[in-house]
Amino acid sequence: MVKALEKNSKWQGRKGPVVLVIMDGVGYGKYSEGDAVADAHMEALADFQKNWPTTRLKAHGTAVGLPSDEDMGNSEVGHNAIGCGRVFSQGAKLVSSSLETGAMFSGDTWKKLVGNVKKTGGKMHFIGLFSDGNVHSHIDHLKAMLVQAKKDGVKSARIHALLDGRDVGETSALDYIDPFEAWLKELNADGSDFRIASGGGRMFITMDRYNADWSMVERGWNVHVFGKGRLFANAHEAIETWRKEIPGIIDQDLKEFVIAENGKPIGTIEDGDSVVYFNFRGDRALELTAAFETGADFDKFDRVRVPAVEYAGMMEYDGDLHIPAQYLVTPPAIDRTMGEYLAASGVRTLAISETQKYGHVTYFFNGNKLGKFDEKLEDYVEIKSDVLPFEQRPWMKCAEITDYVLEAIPSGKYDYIRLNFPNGDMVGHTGIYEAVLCSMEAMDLQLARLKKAVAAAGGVMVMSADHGNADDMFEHEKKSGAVSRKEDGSPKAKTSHSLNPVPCIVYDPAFKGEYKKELKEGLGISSLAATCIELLGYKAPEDYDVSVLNWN
Ligand SMILES: O=C(O)[C@H](O)COP(=O)(O)O
Ligand SMILES: [Mn+2]
Ligand SMILES: [Mn+2]
Repeated sequence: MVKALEKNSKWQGRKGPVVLVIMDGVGYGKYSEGDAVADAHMEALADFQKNWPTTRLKAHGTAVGLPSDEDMGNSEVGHNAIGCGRVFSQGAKLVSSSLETGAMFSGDTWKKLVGNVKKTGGKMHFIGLFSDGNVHSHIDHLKAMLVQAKKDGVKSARIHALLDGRDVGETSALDYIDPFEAWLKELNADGSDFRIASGGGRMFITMDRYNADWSMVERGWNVHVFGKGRLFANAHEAIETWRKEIPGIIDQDLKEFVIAENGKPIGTIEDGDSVVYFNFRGDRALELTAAFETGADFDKFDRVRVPAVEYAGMMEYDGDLHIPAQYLVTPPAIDRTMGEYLAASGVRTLAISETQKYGHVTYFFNGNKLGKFDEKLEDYVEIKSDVLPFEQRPWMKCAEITDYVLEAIPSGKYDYIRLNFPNGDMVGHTGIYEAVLCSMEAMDLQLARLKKAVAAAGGVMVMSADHGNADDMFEHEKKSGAVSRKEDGSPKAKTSHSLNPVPCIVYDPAFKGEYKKELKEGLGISSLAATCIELLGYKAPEDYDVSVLNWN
């Protein structure tokens, strides 16, 4: 347990609460075309930026603990950095180095998984996101594990490939599948039997999060475990067939496929098999993990039969509840988060978002810890998300989130409120430009509503983001920077996050010159923790990254 924060003797904070608004996926675009943040009519945001202290914060690459500055930011590393005020080496980096040093393979878990199938004669299964997005997984990690499994004497392995199109190009699945099949062929040249067995789009099967739609996990369970789904000879054929039958479908939504020979699925999961979920990020891995690990009291769907397998995750997805029971790489030891300090200091907190981002402002924000630090001081509120394609409801629940906060601000119940508006990110991932514009404008209306309430209560509002997305909605040619176009001349949509910096605006209507109007430049989003702590009238822990405020 951390100690209470030291009070700032010179400044006790404002009368009203500090409200931290995380505009998920809202950055400063680099290109004039495809920047839906700039293109949307956002009067409130523009007004804040014009009239209140504003700076840009880094939200990608090494600034958030990713291996390189080629890595786009994401919600996990972004909210971790905002919530813990420092930068930790993140999953992507830790897994890669564990593979480079060989630490993963000398660990007990790997040995147990391999030893199990060698003893039973069963298969080793690898389920996970099949791309090099480096947000939830990396295909190179999978390949390294397959090479090692073969070296260690595993005869038969099955890959269950969740097609991406969300962290990578929206129709790039074959760019991963085809070379991988060729690579597998070589790996199998001397008689081993490693094959893709099943899969489907990541937003159709398996990778649900935050209990938003368990039917996705049920579909994935049936496909991976029982081989129940449409049968194909290989993954390439499956992808091409679905694309032909459902014109315009993008990879994340592709339907399921089961690879079969003589009408029989080649990779069902049976007693005595070993299973690795090779995603290192937890939010979308927790539900399938629960399906494998929970006993008879599992009530999310009828599992029909639970195979007795050795199951491991790439990482420990929840360090407090120890989920999964076995894992291959130890996650970053994120400690002394802002939430823990604030609870120790008696700060009354509200954290709120809708389902799709609820875990972001709680679990990710608290360093991948489920649950609260202090039941009495903290309220966590989830507004239920719609279960439908977000381009159909691009406003999402930003108004409902705001409604709740508008009651919370004047209630006097909270010193600190953090909220996440998912619009820029969740609608950004659809790749549908008109919908993203609408999502941004809907969010802007809410910023205006919050502004009034914060001013009336004498509070402060800090607006920022965890990474970009809506600011970069078209693919661009690497060299020329020109918009990439489809055959019909229309822009190629970009569904993934951007590498762009994000805004940081301090709206402080009771400002009397206590700090300079010019905020610090060149910082990362990890500086938001110290910023909020200082605005609450405390001194930030010494090793936290500095706040954006230049105190007088
Ligand atoms: O899981 C997702 O939806 C994407 O891979 C990343 O988006 P997020 O990091 O914003 O959640
Ligand atoms: Mn995000
Ligand atoms: Mn996202």
